[in-house]
Amino acid sequence: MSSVILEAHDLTKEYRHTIALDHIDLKIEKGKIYGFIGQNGAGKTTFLRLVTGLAFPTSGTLSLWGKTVEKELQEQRKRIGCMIETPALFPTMTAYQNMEIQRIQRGIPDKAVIQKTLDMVGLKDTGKKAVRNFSLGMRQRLGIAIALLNTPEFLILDEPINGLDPAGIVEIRNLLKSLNKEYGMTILVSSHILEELYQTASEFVLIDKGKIIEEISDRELNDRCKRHIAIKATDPQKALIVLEETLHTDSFKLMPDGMIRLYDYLDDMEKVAAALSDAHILVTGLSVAGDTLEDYFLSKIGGTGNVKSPKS
Ligand SMILES: Nc1ncnc2c1ncn2[C@@H]1O[C@H](COP(=O)(O)OP(=O)(O)OP(=O)(O)O)[C@@H](O)[C@H]1O
Repeated sequence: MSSVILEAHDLTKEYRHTIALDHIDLKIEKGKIYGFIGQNGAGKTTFLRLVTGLAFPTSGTLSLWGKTVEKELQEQRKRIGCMIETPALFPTMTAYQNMEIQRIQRGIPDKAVIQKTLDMVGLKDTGKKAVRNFSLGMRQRLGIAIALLNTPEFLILDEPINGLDPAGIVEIRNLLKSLNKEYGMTILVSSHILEELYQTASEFVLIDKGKIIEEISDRELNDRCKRHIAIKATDPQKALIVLEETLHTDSFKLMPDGMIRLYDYLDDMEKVAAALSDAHILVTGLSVAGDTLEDYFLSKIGGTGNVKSPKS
């Protein structure tokens, strides 16, 4: 069976004066956490609204678990849980009471699902505490619990980290990771800050002005952003031997374009230069490279400011 649960092809959404989504192609695979990253107005919410059936595309196709016809899509959407707008919570009620209202509204017969879901998001011990006394992080977790009421296979969250303090950010990150790991849930989560989802998502989709500008795995992203010495040498293979045998390091990588990334000796580039030169290797480039996540993101979306172009 295919592991693709969502596929968008040429998906476009136009409003009267705006092209909110401009011919989007995207595949979401089962069991992964996707970070959907774009600045305000990039088109993230529009995409999530199309997926969840809150809006309809102008053109293009969307398929969920292989179904593309609107009527069948509607049926598949029952397998999705989502938090797109800030959830309407009753502040004087407890977490349980808020969940109970949602359960009844959505016609979910099994009452036990409330306790189970509150447990999943770490809110089972909030007892009689009214929601108005919850931290923002707790409220967001309650919103996620509501999205989980139908025990979805695919969870969609729009900016759940927005406005949270560092502790709240950690809470949500850990929650997403555990939902993914323990329940095998596929998650699509949007943010306007790449760093917020760093170490949480395994795939990043960067969107700008309605277009997907890059899909990158966490590994590739780490690689691009990890600080290293970029070495350009006429004989890279020989240079690698020098790194191993003279500088006693194995913390390097030979890139497909022949560049070497050395993750060691960042504070002692001269020693690297000297070792290579002693071995009669002609070095034509030696520099420290690696972007911060934010620099990387801005370089991709063509932002200005303190932006370095990714080296190598
Ligand atoms: N209902 C609407 N009518 C007209 N234009 C809209 C509508 N919804 C969104 N837009 C426009 O579409 C573009 C994409 O908006 P969208 O809300 O999808 O962006 P976003 O990436 O989610 O940003 P934000 O984080 O600010 O919500 C924006 O230019 C927005 O003004």
